[in-house]
Amino acid sequence: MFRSTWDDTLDERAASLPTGQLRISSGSSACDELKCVKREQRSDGEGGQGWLNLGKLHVHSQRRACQGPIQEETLPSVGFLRLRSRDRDQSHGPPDSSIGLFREFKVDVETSRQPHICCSAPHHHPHHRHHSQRHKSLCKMASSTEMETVEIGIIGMGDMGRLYATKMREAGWKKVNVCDRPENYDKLCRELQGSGLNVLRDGHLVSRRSDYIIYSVEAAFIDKVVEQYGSSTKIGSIVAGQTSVKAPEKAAFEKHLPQDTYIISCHSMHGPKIDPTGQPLILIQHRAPDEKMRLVERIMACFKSNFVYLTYEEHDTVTANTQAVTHAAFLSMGTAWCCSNQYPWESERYPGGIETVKINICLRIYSAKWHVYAGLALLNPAAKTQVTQFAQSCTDLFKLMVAEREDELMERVFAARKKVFGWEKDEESNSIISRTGTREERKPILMSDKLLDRFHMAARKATSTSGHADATSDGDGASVTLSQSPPNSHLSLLAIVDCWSSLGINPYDHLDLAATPIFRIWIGVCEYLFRSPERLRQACHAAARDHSFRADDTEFVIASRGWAQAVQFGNFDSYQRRFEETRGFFEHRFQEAGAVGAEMLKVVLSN
Ligand SMILES: NC(=O)C1=CN([C@@H]2O[C@H](COP(=O)(O)OP(=O)(O)OC[C@H]3O[C@@H](n4cnc5c(N)ncnc54)[C@H](OP(=O)(O)O)[C@@H]3O)[C@@H](O)[C@H]2O)C=CC1
Ligand SMILES: O=C(O)C(=O)Cc1ccc(O)cc1
Repeated sequence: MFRSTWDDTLDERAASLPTGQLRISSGSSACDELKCVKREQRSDGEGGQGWLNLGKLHVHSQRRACQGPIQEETLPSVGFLRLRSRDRDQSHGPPDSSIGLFREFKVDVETSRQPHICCSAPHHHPHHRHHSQRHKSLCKMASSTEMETVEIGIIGMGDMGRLYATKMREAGWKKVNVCDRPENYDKLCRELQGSGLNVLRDGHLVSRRSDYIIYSVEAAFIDKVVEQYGSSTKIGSIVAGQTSVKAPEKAAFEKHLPQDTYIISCHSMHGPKIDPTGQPLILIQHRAPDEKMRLVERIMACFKSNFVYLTYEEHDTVTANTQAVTHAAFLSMGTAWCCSNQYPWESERYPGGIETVKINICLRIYSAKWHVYAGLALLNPAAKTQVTQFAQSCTDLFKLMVAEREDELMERVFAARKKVFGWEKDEESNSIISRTGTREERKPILMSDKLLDRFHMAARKATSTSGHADATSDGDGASVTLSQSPPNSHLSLLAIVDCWSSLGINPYDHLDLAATPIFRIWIGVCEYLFRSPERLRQACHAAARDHSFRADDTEFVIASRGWAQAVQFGNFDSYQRRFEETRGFFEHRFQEAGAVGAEMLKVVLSN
């Protein structure tokens, strides 16, 4: 395998694929085919250099990534790869003498298996050993002089800003300058007294002295805040944003930051209460040379997260799926339960592990800050398409259900199963379709009957204030099997897989790149339901024939369309109102749900 080192002038990049293939993400050019060649000495006696044809790469439309059957052994260990794009738009690079464009990539051979991903520090998870090794060769540790002299700035001391500032200071970065809005200055000074953080009154004071500045403010305010403080940015410093959606951040940085500053953005794919170790941390080298990128990596190494290298545009495409559409599904569940005035864990219709997972994630989302979800959905252009398709999938499947067109429902659901997971009709296996389009063995993400039952029993225990003793428990909480749970239509799960299928999304691709813990669980549950043909058939049968779910499914479809509209219309006030109305309904249960949810996440993350 090999990794690429980037030429500063290019925004394409090459990285390794598990099967020894080459993958190029094409950030700007609308190419549909790339030719891959290797530079070698010509044997014409003149000592010149020639190009050996290695094969063609075809564009993968979803993420404008290219891949093809390039054999590892034919790649140079160190040298240049030249890619010829059959790009009709010649404006993206130097025109070639023939039809396409040439781009050069420097490569060196390595033994890693994961594209785009690099772990920022050694840790003990066996799957990450390769990354740790790679990290050592790629990313040197910061020296003590560097940690004493480089100044880090954080603008916005909310949940994420505090997490970052605290971790960085604890890791030994001596100069961490922080601020919130000026009116919060005195309070912030009191709260952070003795923390070792240098609290300043505003973003001007942070910007003028810091070498790496991270804006950690609400996505909706990013333009205003960067407009306010951008002109004070220290010459030669690097600027980042923690915002969950990057289109507005990119526009704000390009508009307001002086040209003599660099842009390398970031996004930690987890909430402020999750340990960043092993979680994806997206880095976006937008306007900066490699040397600046290495500095950012040395600073960010303290989180022990997995670095994932994306462009601004790739970020928004991936997170529309891992976050916006995932949240839409859970927000819809919450609204549906609220509208039918029921706490699902109190209903006899909802026993079982899958339900426990759904309820807990739903409550987790409603207990967080609305502006985070609103920002990443309303301001991400790709989110509109995906959330709209999710609502459409809900509606389409629901229409088949109410008409009791069981065969058609089954056909559509199994077609989606085949497209997303690659499983034939009666096949039950652990393989899935990998990024390369080939089938790959993969350990189920999390869900075994036993594990789901554990969640369920833990939840019953935590919520059994009304004396629901669990007749089925054998004491260790693992005795109920899912086969004893009555079938459920699981419309939300059928719809998300239908949505992925309709949009040509491979969720595993996004899982590897930038999964949040919630997204990981979500795929895990879908995978669990869809893996077993029998379980899936039962769900389709219940959906079409069992009328006891109709009322709830009706509420769910209406809710999903409502949330899709909220995203389509892009109005923050109506989003906030929808969110807070449902939140009010669940608020008094957040504490108990928190305990179960934390337990659940622990199991999932350690898996
Ligand atoms: N929470 C999460 O799970 C994650 C969030 N993110 C992203 O990180 C960013 C921050 O989120 P989070 O920390 O959760 O949100 P918070 O609301 O907790 O933090 C935002 C902070 O920025 C402050 N702020 C607003 N305007 C200014 C200004 N002009 N100068 C200085 N500070 C200002 C806010 O102050 P005030 O409240 O007074 O307005 C607030 O303290 C968001 O863009 C979010 O999308 C990314 C990953 C995870
Ligand atoms: O896991 C999720 O989707 C969360 O809800 C936490 C979260 C929220 C915003 C982010 O930008 C990243 C993570």
